Amino acid sequence: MEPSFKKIFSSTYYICNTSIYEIPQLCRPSAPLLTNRRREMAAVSSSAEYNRMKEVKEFDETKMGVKGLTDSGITTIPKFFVQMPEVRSTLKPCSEDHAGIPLIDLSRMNSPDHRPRIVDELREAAKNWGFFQVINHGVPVAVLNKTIESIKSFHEQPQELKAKHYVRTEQSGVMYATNNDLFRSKAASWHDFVHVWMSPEPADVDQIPDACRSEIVAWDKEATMVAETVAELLSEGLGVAAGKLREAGLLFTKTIAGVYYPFCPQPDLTLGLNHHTDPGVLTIISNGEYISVEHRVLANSSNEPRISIVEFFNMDKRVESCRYGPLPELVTPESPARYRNFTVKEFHDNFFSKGLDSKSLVEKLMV
Ligand SMILES: O=C(O)CCC(=O)C(=O)O
Ligand SMILES: [Fe+2]
Repeated sequence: MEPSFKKIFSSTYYICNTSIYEIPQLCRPSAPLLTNRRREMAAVSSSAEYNRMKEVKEFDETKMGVKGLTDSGITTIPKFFVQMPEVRSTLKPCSEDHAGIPLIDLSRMNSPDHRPRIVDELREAAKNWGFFQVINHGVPVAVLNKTIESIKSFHEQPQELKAKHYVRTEQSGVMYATNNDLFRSKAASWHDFVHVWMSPEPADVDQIPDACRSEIVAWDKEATMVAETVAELLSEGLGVAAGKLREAGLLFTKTIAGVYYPFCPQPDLTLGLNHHTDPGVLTIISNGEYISVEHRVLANSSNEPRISIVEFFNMDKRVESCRYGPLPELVTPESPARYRNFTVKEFHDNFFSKGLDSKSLVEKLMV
């Protein structure tokens, strides 16, 4: 099976195993997800919240990640993983048709006869889905397989070796933990992760865990090349110069996430990853032309762990006063700015207060 990339709007590239058959685990929601209003209405009472937080804190993720829970042989999941019924999914990992996700074949992108069609397909996918899968991207299968294996090895080593990388607040270096939003979400989801920051201040090579060091470095090189290609095609799709989105800083910050979804004994009660839209500025920079898909991962019902390697490409988040907004080329009297300019600080404050949901953030920035 051909290795595959998926892309979610904000120049975020995903690799889910080497098989496209795994991709449907990350499905378009069939039922409407919670709106903010409904979320507020469904907010748990403060005493229930207190009990939940107590339970979360008692779960010492340095001693035992979600994988440790699975390994302990539990047959019922701790309460703080149980999602509200509206959030749970009735979807099952689906079959080969991978839910009709647009497939973009890059093999002939350097041919002047084919490039315009590829640009059109990409634009339509980014416009209508905010999500697509890229094939024939040129990343060697061996690099893909080795990276996946190395992330698996990282998560499958003794807990004390992983715990050396445990942090909760880090925005650089390496971070191993269970659920990025563990203390913010209404319910936890069934995964552990390791993050490695690659740019602008890359983690010291020695800081990267032994189990995946050389693979992460090789992976970053390959994924960056694909990201640059896709950013060029997306720029062309907007009718601006090929280098425009890159110049606008879209690929500036790079973080690799190696996510581990162990078997979950009650997959219908929780999720592998809570629903969210990825943080990025492509929707705003494209003046609303490219959208962001809301997505979530089903809890893994198979005995085989699911490994997912994600590389996030984002704007420069260090300079809090730095301003972003629609590309000036796209703003005309006929097509006025749909979003106002905003600072990185504003982006962060809102993104995190919205529970990792860039969709409501983007709505907030509308003119
Ligand atoms: O594991 C996956 O396939 C998706 C992960 C994801 O959506 C994320 O890390 O933002
Ligand atoms: Fe995501």
